[in-house]
Amino acid sequence: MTYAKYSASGNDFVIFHSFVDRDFTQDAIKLCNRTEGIGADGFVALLPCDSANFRWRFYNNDGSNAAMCGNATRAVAHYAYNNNLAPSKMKFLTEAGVIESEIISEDVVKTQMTQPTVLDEGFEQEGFSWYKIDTGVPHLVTIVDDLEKFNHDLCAKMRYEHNANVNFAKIEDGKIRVRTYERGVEGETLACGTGMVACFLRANELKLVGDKTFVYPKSNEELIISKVEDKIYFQGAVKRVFTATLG
Ligand SMILES: N[C@H](CCC[C@H](N)C(=O)O)C(=O)O
Repeated sequence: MTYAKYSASGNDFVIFHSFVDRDFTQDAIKLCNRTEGIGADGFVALLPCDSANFRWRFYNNDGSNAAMCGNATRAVAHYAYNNNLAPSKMKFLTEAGVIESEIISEDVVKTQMTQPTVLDEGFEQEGFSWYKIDTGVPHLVTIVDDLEKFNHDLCAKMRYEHNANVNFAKIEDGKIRVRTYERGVEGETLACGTGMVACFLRANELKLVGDKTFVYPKSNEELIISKVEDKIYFQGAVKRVFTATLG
């Protein structure tokens, strides 16, 4: 079987396509393992679909399932286009609904994200003010003046107590810097797309950023998030790092 290793702003994935649908949990755990596998934050299987260009099964590094993954939508779109599985403007089915992605240039992909749902307008805990929103998967957001306040153990506690990814955001000159602790990776990732969108929506609601701005995750790669009427777009570069054919 041939697998592609992708990096989407540092959030990395093992991607392949199959005509046979099945449970890929064990494949995900084995291939995402960073010492004995290819190593990645997530695993995506592309499968045939009658109502869209394809559908996907997404798994976190630990084999857990997630409805959506913003960075994986960009990597998967690049994979599908370059493997002649979809045109440059494509639609694919995820557990969070139909996702539309577009190849903007050779390595830049733009995704229309799902409609968000605010889950909690605000609460105080552990000395921080939190906002909870579903941007395809659930996220906690706190806006801070220093990203060094991001703490693994605090994030783990909040992750398990609220069953959500945990984001610390700092606003600098109308741009956003984000650090994210991800469910299913159980640690900080170099980027989290739905997390960056969650932070953008909170900052935009508080009028700390405009309707279009640059967002920088832990990897410091530059992404663009914009809101046009009620649609939210997430744009940035992806890289196919290598392909591996495993027996
Ligand atoms: N770990 C997340 C799913 C992947 C989200 C992230 N990698 C993104 O780019 O949106 C969860 O289980 O809720």
